[in-house]
Amino acid sequence: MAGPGESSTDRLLAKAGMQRAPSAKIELFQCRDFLSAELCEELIALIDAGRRPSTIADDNGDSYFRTSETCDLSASEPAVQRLEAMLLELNGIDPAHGEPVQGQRYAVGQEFKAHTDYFAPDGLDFHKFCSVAGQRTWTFMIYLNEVVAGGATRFKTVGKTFQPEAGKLLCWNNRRPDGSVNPNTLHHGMKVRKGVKYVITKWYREKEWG
Ligand SMILES: O=C(O)CCC(=O)C(=O)O
Ligand SMILES: [Fe+2]
Repeated sequence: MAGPGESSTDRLLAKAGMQRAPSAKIELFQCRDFLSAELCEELIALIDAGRRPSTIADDNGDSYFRTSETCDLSASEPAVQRLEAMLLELNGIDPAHGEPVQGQRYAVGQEFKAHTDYFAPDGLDFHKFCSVAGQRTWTFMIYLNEVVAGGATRFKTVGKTFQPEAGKLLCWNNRRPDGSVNPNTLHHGMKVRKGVKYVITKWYREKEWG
């Protein structure tokens, strides 16, 4: 039985087309064609209209660490509501535990270097980001387009690299079964070499969001 803010392997594998990466070190899944081409296009248009420079927690002084742009997507947009409904049906996580949906856009040369989505429990920013809603639990990420070259997402500790494909979903548990954070979730949004890359990111928390 999944705890608050969590999905489960059994539930995710009940979805047609869902595949688990063959590693005991991480609960990591992919599902092709999760979103229709039409919904991907609508979300790309919203990201283009609202993008701003991305930020990071626990800034390490590397101004090239995350060079993409981010867009906070409004929950009142019909396309965002359709996406949220699909995520709820898929993962069963109480929407109150979800952060607002974000879009990310990477132009040629932009990347998000190797990082984890959980907040470092001993990091300077832990209290700032986790005091209300708690730690991040699961990540759901969806590629909205095919990139001409580059832009893969690499999980180097578990030896898995995913190529962007319009509508393809990745999801993973940022924690281990005992609730501790899982460093094997380290992942790198690699540099786009040609074209532009758009993704959706949806993070969930242990407790209710704000
Ligand atoms: O763009 C990617 O491939 C990864 C994005 C990511 O890891 C993030 O936004 O946290
Ligand atoms: Fe990430």
